[in-house]
Amino acid sequence: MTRSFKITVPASSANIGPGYDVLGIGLSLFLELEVSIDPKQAHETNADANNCKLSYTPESEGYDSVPLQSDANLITRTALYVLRCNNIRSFPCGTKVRVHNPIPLGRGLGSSGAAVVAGVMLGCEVGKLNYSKQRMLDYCLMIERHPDNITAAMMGGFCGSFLRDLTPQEVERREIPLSEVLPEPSGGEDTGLIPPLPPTDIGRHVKYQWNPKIKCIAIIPAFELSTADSRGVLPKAYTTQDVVFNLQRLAVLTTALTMDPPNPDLIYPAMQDRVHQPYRKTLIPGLTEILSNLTPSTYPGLLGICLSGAGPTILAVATDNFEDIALEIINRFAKKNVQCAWKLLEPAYEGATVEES
Ligand SMILES: Nc1ncnc2c1ncn2[C@@H]1O[C@H](COP(=O)(O)OP(=O)(O)OP(=O)(O)O)[C@@H](O)[C@H]1O
Ligand SMILES: N[C@@H](CCO)C(=O)O
Repeated sequence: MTRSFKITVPASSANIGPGYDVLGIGLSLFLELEVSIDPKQAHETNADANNCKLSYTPESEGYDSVPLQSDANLITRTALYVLRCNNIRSFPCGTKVRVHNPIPLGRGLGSSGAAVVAGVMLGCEVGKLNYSKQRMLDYCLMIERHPDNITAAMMGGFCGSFLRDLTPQEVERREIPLSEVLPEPSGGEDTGLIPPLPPTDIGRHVKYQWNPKIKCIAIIPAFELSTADSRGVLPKAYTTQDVVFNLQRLAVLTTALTMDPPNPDLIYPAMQDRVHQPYRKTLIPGLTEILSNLTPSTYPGLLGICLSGAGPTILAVATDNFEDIALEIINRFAKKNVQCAWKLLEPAYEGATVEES
């Protein structure tokens, strides 16, 4: 049986200010996997322990750094996890995966979320599991535990999501670390373990409307900040005042971004945050002044500005003057000796897709 198909998954920006671990926007920057399965090509793929020949286009972000062993690379390791849950030990003979990744790694544009979604879809396709997107989300959330990037990448558009409370038995099933079900990349013994299927409906979401006049400007510093490190600087507890500050703005922001004409006097203050951005300023030079000094009155067209995900990328939502806004932020980072690139992006409304090729 030969088959070829293409998996496409959007980047994402999470939090959008007050929506820490809640809000995410799928963005028009796409991770692509060209997959072919041909047993006659087995001679090309059997060098890998799991029958998978993985390669990246040279222009891919991470081309020089991501591992190509199928049990080490985040995309294929995720696919193997999905297969192992269904008692399928490896990829079909002759599986080749060619990745094109334009999403910068460790910048707050959901590169890991896109990789996990792509991996789950890859496992579902090669394992012929016929899962719905909602069921695939359960597998994603076993690996990336905050739902905002994953949901926006899988479902597309502007999403709000939460994790349901799990029973103690479900928590136990969920806490099995990936390292216990897959051999360590160093070639450790295959545990032979069949991991339990994930609990169902771990994540729930809604897709909001979005005013299409609103575009997303991503200003991308030239340094990586891992999500784990960026989450590590957050406090374990918050005052009632700070929690209410975010709750109030979150409730207003999700509707304000759908209104036409967009109201900067509503969106700008509604994009402020007291849960994560104040604590992450130590990791991102210039963050505080960038978030406070660029306002709709000083930059007509600007609606709101925030840290994209765990950073360091800055997300500005605007209806006009995109380049002026981007260059001002780039200049402020340059004064801190931080070089940046920038991209003008739109919401990716469809989310992750699979197409036969
Ligand atoms: N296309 C990819 N192929 C393989 N591994 C990837 C890919 N994209 C991301 N990763 C892995 O995910 C890591 C980055 O994940 P991390 O969560 O730290 O940042 P991010 O997802 O880019 O940002 P954020 O989660 O804040 O949006 C990379 O260092 C790499 O290990
Ligand atoms: N909500 C997550 C998003 C990571 O992209 C965080 O801010 O850590």
